[in-house]
Amino acid sequence: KDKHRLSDDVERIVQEHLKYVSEDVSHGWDLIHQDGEMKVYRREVEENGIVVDPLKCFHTIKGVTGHELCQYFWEFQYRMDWETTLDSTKIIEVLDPDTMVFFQVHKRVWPAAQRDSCFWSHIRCISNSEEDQPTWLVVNYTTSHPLAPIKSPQVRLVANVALICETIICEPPLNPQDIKRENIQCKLTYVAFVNPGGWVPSAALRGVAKREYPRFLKRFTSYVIEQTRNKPILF
Ligand SMILES: O=S(=O)(CCO)c1ccc(-c2ccc(C3CCCC3)c([C@H]3C[C@H]3c3ccccn3)c2)cc1
Repeated sequence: KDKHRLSDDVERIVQEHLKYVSEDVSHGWDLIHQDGEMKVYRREVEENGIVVDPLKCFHTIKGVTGHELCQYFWEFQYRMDWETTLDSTKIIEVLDPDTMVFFQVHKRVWPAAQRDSCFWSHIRCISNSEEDQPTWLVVNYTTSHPLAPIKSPQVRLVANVALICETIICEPPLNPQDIKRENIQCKLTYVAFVNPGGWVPSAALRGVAKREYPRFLKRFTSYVIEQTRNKPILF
């Protein structure tokens, strides 16, 4: 794999997420939303009076693979089909076939000032030998970039987000070619560390997060189920 200027950062953050994903949420996390298989947890954390609550979501989605979920999350061309909280998104640099930098303007959330964000975004397949299916992940991590100048009144968000997906084959048929969508499901873990980049009233931000994260995850997963329904399975 040819290295690029962010290769070491990408490697470090991916390894951090792989370590963190299995950490349990029984201590210090509040279950803020449950909808069927979807469980959304949050820890209340403030840094210099700014709410930076970590968010962790676990979900099991029937009929799609982790590769499909990560592909639709990472691929740029689908972004505005499922992301309803963005005014715009654009790729500003491609670092390698699995890593790009994008710039986004988020819809203004009253009473906060409008936010924009600049992330490197990396997709990766981690094939753990003993398991039958690999783990797929996408990490979105804030980076600065000359083509994403900070322009007031917009406030630059700081975020570290990961979508980590395991694929499970239920009652695998003898011949893997015969696997149907009803035989597969995906265990998804979504973690988001978002610092709003400037002061937002705590109660307002916590209210928006509590409403928007579950909505965003439900909309995204429903979108992927719909898009993949009649397509060949992408393992
Ligand atoms: O998964 S991603 O990488 C998808 C890339 O498009 C992602 C998702 C969400 C955010 C984000 C951005 C801004 C806010 C706040 C900060 C002050 C005002 C808005 C929030 C908090 C409020 C929570 C929230 C959750 C979901 C959607 C929107 N709002 C979240 C960033 C990246």
